[in-house]
Amino acid sequence: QFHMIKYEDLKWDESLGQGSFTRIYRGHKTDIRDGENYTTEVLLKELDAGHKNCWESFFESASLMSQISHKHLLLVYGVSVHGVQNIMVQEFVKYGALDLYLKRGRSVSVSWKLDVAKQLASALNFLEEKHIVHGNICAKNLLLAREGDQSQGISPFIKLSDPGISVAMLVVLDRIPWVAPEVLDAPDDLTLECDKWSFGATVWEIFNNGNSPLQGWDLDEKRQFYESFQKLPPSQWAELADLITQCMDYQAALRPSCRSIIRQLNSLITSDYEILHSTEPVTQ
Ligand SMILES: Nc1cnc(-c2cc(N)nc3[nH]ccc23)cn1
Repeated sequence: QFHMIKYEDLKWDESLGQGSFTRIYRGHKTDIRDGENYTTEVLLKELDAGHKNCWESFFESASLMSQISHKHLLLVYGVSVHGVQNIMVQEFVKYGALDLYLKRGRSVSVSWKLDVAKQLASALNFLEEKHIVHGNICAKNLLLAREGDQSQGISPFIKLSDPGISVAMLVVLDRIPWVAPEVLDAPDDLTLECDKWSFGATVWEIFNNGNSPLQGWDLDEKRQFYESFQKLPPSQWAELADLITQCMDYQAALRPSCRSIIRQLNSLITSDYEILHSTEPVTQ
């Protein structure tokens, strides 16, 4: 259900690190269209040969992203199989993962962060309308295609990346607090509400300069966080903290719809928080 790309049409450039069970590289793919040779910069995601058992979830996530197209969803060109190697070929998104971008200390404005949150909410709204669960919403899976330039009135532009290896494959505990609490009991039936919870945790990250919530907590402490219905430290911006709390409601059915999330983000954007409070909303 997705395009097969010939291995010989791919060229590997530098390694860009590795994810769980995968290694990623910058590269190029060549296509021939009306007799012309075109090369496109791509991201090559190799699945470790040793993890054959999770290749179906690897391809599942690839096919999920290639079934639908939306401006804020990462474009997957296809897959290439070469012997024991499985390679996913994705569009190359210039500035990479948002969590690393924010951690690198780029000081971005409140309106920049709200703009990014709204773009993510519109991608989620699109997926909700298609009844497609992403399952791995977090700042690491948000790719920055355009940095934006406040002085020129150019906004940032993000793309939501593929979910990667399914949640059930990864240690679900390790994904606390992005993974919804109900997933711990039933890792196989992810729902749209799970993505709402993750959206809340991701907005928390964006407003905390890419720092992971519960950073450094061990698995027991993380499990305890859910078992005692704890919440992430609230932002001092009450309306923002309120939206995050609504999304991270322990009762899945009470989480807001995407339309409500977008409406609340719009009112945050119009509220002149930044003018009223010259500093960034600092959260403990
Ligand atoms: N679909 C994707 C995914 N990641 C990138 C990317 C870009 C960059 N500048 N540095 C990186 N470092 C690691 C990954 C990456 C690009 N495109």
